[in-house]
Amino acid sequence: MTHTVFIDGAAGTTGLEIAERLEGRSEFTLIRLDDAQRKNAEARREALNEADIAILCLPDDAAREAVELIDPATGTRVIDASSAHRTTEGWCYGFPELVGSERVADARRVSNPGCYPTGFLALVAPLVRAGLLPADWPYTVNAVSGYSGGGKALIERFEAEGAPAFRAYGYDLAHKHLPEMKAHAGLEHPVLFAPSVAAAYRGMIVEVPLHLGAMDNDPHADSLRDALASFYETSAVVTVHGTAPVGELLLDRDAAPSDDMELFVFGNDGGWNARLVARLDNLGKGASGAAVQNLNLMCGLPETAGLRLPVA
Ligand SMILES: NC(=O)C1=CN([C@@H]2O[C@H](COP(=O)(O)OP(=O)(O)OC[C@H]3O[C@@H](n4cnc5c(N)ncnc54)[C@H](OP(=O)(O)O)[C@@H]3O)[C@@H](O)[C@H]2O)C=CC1
Ligand SMILES: CC(=O)N[C@@H](CCC(=O)OP(=O)(O)O)C(=O)O
Repeated sequence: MTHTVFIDGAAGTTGLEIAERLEGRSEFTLIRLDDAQRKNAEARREALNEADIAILCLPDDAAREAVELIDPATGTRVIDASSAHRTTEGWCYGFPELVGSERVADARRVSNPGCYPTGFLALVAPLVRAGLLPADWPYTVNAVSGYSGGGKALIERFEAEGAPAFRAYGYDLAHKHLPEMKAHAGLEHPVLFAPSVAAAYRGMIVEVPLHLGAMDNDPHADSLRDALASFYETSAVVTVHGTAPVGELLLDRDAAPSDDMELFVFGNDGGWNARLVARLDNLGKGASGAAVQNLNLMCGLPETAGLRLPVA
């Protein structure tokens, strides 16, 4: 049986990478719109309703419009890569490691997590759930992303003559990822989020610095690392690094696409200060890889089929 898939926004950064990951997969048939039709609402309506699964790789407003174009009677299921539905009731948050693969498999409406929230939630959500980190802590998130994280517009800016070497932003303290970080980590307060962009195409480092000694339960960095290692023990996508010394973490300018995510817990000698760090590809587990993982689950296929994972 083949599954008919329509990528709405297929000419964009995320859409193109999903199509690459689906190339050669005989389980899927792609509906394609030519360049003249790809923004035509009628052509999109037809494709959206013909598909078994529609993957939305669009700006938020266009993603909301796409959902409205779907006639519920056609049964088209949706994976939305935008931030339009990440905390919307009735949508499954497409982070199988956190919500459970079976929930994604059964869902009709799946919202892919944001790239920064993927790193943050992978680190913090299991620890809050386990009671090792408090839900009412004022969490800070420092992050740096490759410039493809901002789609075609930011790629053009960072590849133009006179492009910046680095960009810090989010100074309105109202980044669109705040609601999903709070909601899906089960926090009482929004996080303080400091995002930035480096002159590398892809990849990101998301860090949560923690004064563990100031927490009532005084957790030790080693116990956080152990808890994460046990939480992701069976995951083929998420790796938790051990205590081997790490002097630096790098993003390469021209890194190859990758759908895995690495987690680190660094602690000082006494273990009362920690830096929780996630390194991932914003276009991999942060977007296109996550969409393909969810697509596999929704189609009853092996979860990691077609993903770009390191050889075990
Ligand atoms: N880039 C990343 O790392 C990540 C992106 N996302 C999310 O994925 C979504 C897509 O992002 P990204 O691929 O980076 O963005 P891009 O800007 O690279 O691509 C968006 C695509 O959507 C097309 N488009 C815009 N409006 C419409 C419309 N009304 N109908 C049909 N097509 C339309 C654009 O057309 P045109 O080519 O003409 O501009 C473009 O091809 C966004 O919501 C983004 O926030 C999520 C996680 C990570
Ligand atoms: C570098 C950069 O600009 N990144 C984007 C987020 C990319 C992403 O995750 O997309 P979603 O918002 O759909 O989750 C930003 O900060 O707005």
